[in-house]
Amino acid sequence: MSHSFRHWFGSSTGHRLNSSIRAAFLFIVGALALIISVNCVFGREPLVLRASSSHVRGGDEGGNGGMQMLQHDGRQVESHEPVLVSEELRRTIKEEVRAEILAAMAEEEKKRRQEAPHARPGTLGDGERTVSRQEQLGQLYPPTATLSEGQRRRILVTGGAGFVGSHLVDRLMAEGHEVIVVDNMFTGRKKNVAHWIGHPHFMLIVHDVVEPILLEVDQIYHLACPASPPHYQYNPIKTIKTSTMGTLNMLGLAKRVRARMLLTSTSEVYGDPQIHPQPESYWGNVNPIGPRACYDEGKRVAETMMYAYRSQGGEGDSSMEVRVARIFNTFGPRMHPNDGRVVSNFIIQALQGKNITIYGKGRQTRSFQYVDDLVSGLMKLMNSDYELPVNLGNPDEYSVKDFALLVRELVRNMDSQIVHLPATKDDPAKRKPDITTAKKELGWEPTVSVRDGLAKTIEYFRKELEETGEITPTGPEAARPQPHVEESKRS
Ligand SMILES: O=C(O)[C@H]1O[C@H](OP(=O)(O)OP(=O)(O)OC[C@H]2O[C@@H](n3ccc(=O)[nH]c3=O)[C@H](O)[C@@H]2O)[C@H](O)[C@@H](O)[C@@H]1O
Repeated sequence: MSHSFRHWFGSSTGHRLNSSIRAAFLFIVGALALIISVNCVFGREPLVLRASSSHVRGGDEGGNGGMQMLQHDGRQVESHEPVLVSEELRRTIKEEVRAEILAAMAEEEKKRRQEAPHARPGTLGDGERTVSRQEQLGQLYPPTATLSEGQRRRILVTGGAGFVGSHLVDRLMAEGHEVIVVDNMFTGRKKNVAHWIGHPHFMLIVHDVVEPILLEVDQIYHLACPASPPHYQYNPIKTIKTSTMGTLNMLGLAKRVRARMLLTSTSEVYGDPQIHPQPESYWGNVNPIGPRACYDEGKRVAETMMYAYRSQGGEGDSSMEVRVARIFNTFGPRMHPNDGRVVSNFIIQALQGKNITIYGKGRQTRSFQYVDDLVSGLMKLMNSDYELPVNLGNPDEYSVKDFALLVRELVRNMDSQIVHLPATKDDPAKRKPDITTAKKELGWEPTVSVRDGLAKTIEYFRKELEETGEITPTGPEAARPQPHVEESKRS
């Protein structure tokens, strides 16, 4: 005991006075201790982890309003209240992640030391500099931006190994987000996303959206569905299931994790339109029992489900955030060589000097947009506040006959003859988007001309042909997309 302490509490002089002072002092110390501990436990601003964090998610698939959360130890817990996670727990989680990263780095350095025991850290035995993990990633993968934890999102792209999906994945990855691709590989191709495989921000899951899947994500771009007429008519029941059950499954997931969900709908919801160009307010003219109905009606009901979930899915600020893009004819590199749509067919035919096959008289019109423009539109729509359907297309309209002549001119192969085959049933006579809404609400409009886009697409197909030899374009009859000649040789 120190002298001063004894002076106040241990001396015998003035004992009664000292004991009163001691009692008062102890009371004050006790009260102070109580106030401090209460403040420590309750006084601090608690941290509420919401959907933007990958640790805690709200909502559920069945719609009972409960919450499913992933605990720190990885177990799922049920609660009806938001979880308050203390600063301490958050720090512990971060520390553990950091410790794991440091352990992995130490392990890597240990291996390097074993291989070159006298090397200085960051060098090889012969003095040559080793490359950091970041530099290695830069060499192995296309460049990606670095986002802060708060800015980086975990984004699911269904159909992400397909033509449009893979371009979207490239842009999201380049922006620095984490991307999960879910694809059943019916029309998707691994080679479309092969350049990301192994990247720490990228994951490919081979899965059919007709079956539910549980993931933790912040945004969902729901593209999964065969889009070319011969492909979606190949197995119409499966196309209907993909549009309906697939979309329901994704909506259930979006609701459970409170993710914003974007559906890629189609200009085919307008059917064979009686209004030209088509604004979003037009209700369409679809034959509900025709050969295109599996896709057209499938997408129409998918849109219906999006808005039913939005209005019924939650209450107050927990209502679902949905976005719907109505995509008009899109083309570009990575179209499947057996896609069967007009752009790929005409280019492949012209490149090989084969007949260019027009279905019907060729007076029907389409308006073509380059895939990069579409991807910009999709991302703008996802990140906008606009909730109603938006047309995304290039109003540059061509008759199919004029389009065939343009492709032949750009390919510069006059050996190709233009031939006419019977028209396909319910083929829309004209199609052109009214993009007033996209311009006004998203500040979006196409920037790539059809000619420039075609030049890039022709180069892509030229290379595909060099790699694979002959390609026989898919005809109007429904046919399963064939694997690449090269791919089938390899497997
Ligand atoms: O992009 C759209 O808005 C939608 O329309 C397309 O359907 P469609 O316009 O019929 O697409 P294509 O198969 O490329 O046909 C376009 C036109 O070219 C004709 N065509 C197609 C292929 C061919 O070899 N020859 C030919 O004349 C078709 O009969 C049709 O009139 C696709 O079904 C969808 O992917 C998409 O949602």
